[in-house]
Amino acid sequence: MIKVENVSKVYNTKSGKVVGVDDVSLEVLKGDIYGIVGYSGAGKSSLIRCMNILERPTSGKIEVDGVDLLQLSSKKLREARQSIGMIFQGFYLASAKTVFDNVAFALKAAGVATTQRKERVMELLDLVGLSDKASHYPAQLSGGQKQRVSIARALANNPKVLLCDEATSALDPSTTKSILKLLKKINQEFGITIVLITHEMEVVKEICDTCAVMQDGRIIEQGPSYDIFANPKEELTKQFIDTILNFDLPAKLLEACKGTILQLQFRGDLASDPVVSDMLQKFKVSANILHGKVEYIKETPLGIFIMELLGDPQEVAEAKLYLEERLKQVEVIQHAR
Ligand SMILES: Nc1ncnc2c1ncn2[C@@H]1O[C@H](COP(=O)(O)OP(=O)(O)OP(=O)(O)O)[C@@H](O)[C@H]1O
Repeated sequence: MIKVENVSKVYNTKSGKVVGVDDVSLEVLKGDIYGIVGYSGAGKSSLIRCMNILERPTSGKIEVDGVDLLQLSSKKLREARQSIGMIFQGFYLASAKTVFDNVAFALKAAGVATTQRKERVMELLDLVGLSDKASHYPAQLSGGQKQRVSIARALANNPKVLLCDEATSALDPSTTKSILKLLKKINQEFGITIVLITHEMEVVKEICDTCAVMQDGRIIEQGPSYDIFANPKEELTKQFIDTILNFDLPAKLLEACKGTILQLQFRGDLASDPVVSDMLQKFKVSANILHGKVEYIKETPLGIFIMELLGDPQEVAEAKLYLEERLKQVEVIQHAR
């Protein structure tokens, strides 16, 4: 649906050239929710703004739904943009207009007749759960409600793609969840492809099918979100994953443990497999669970457990081998002492 090919964005500033995006290529498939994560200054905003030519790339190619956006005249680009909705961290609602008029404005700009506008606005407000706020002004709404209005406005002209520029960064965790739920619903019900940028791995965990990690203007790692969580390759990706799957054990606890400490990863269906109890029945070892949790990456479980194995060294070694065969991902955190 979206193809970004060798895109760079260089800003000319008083103090010289600043590279925002550095030779990025990626493909967002139709119907995907694609998350781009990175710290501040990584180039996420520059990249997402290049996707609808809000920012004109210095070089490279942007294709949306088969159309090469950089080859279009201004008029054709304006038309093409109607199929690319966008929402922002700061909402950008017109403060002097009611909720109804904020949404209606997008339809008016697209030449939709007044009679059809009313019906469509009410349909959109119903979709985002704000039918009762049509005559309110933005100042009378909470942050989450304002973002719902901007989502309704972005969807007004039935876009195929929705770009979300840090759409939940200004919201508290529970409002963030409700907005993510709404985005998921929009993706599932209307098949709208969503690209979002964020600095929160929690957002990726909740809704993204695919994820890319950005640093210094480049994509350093990308793939299905589940694989990125289960098997991050780059140091920065690991740091982001740690914000969700952090397993630092207290030093005192590690000192007190005499056995072999293992970290076990249970993926997908294995999360409910009785691997540990099978192991305990097969080998003369005992196990202390020191830490553990199951996270759901979108809907797929990813379990991580830290366990101390105690017993005869030979039995412990065999038990570890058995776990490795069943689980594939077993890491020794501390050897027996
Ligand atoms: N309009 C601009 N003029 C000059 N430099 C810019 C401009 N916009 C972005 N930059 C620079 O490009 C780089 C990437 O910025 P960008 O805003 O894209 O990153 P980001 O990952 O979105 O960060 P943040 O989350 O803080 O917005 C930074 O060094 C930034 O200073």
